Amino acid sequence: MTNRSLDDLRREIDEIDDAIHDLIMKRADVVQHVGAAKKSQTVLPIRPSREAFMLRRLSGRHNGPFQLSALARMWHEMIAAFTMIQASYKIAVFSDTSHHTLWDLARDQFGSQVPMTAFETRREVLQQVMNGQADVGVLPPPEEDDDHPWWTQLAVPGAPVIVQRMPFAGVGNVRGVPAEAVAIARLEPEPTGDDVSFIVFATADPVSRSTLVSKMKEASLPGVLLASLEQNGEWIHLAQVEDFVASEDQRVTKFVKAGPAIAARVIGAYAMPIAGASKPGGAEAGE
Ligand SMILES: O=C(O)C(=O)C[C@]1(C(=O)O)C=C[C@@H](O)C=C1
Repeated sequence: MTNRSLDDLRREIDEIDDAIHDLIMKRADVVQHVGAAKKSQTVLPIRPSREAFMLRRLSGRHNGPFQLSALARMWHEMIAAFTMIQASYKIAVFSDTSHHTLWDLARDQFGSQVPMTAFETRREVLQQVMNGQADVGVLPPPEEDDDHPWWTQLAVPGAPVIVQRMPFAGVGNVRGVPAEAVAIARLEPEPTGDDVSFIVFATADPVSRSTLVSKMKEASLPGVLLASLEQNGEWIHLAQVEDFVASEDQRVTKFVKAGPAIAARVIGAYAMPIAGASKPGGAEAGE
């Protein structure tokens, strides 16, 4: 136990706050240069892979009693505010009566200051991003035997792709049942060393799950088949691959060449969240 007075301790806290505040203002200055350095690239300044690297790195060096998930939330709020220095952008969130959690997840990820609108259908969120009215859409992740296969809409050239999974570092006091979400945007995902990717592909006829999974494996695309459905006389399948798969990945070409897939499109990838970040003391990644 310390024998320093409360006044003395509070003085030290004020000094620490000044140092943190100075660094935030200094960081804002650096981010303005980052924005300028990126000008030739896409307009949307969000870089989910860079954020994943940053949070994994901080998680790795974190120790002491301060909760890692609280630290991560502070960083998300900060990064969002720094992102807004570079360009303005809008978020569309799917949030019907049983999906309030997604609003909270989106706010935790993209910060409290970015313009964010809730939509009661997945279709509206998709349309917002497709039409450029929103830059990022937040939707429930594709699921096994999905009743709402919104992901089929991403299988066309020029469509947005899945770029992020949330929560990335611990859940929090979200409303409703803890849930997860994905973000879609017109961004090119980048590998982070621990990623999951999604591929939509078509076959002319129904094909068993096990056949398709082994065909994927033969093309070095290890993963699972999440859903298959009939659409316009073809079968459309959604595969989740436990690896980073780029949009022009040769393995996908090889997979289609081998059949029975007749066409395939990578519809995005995200960095795997940090496991156990909500536990006191930090994440498994940092232990
Ligand atoms: O590194 C970048 O590209 C940045 O724009 C900087 C920054 C940050 O504040 O650290 C902001 C937004 C990106 O999503 C990632 C990181």
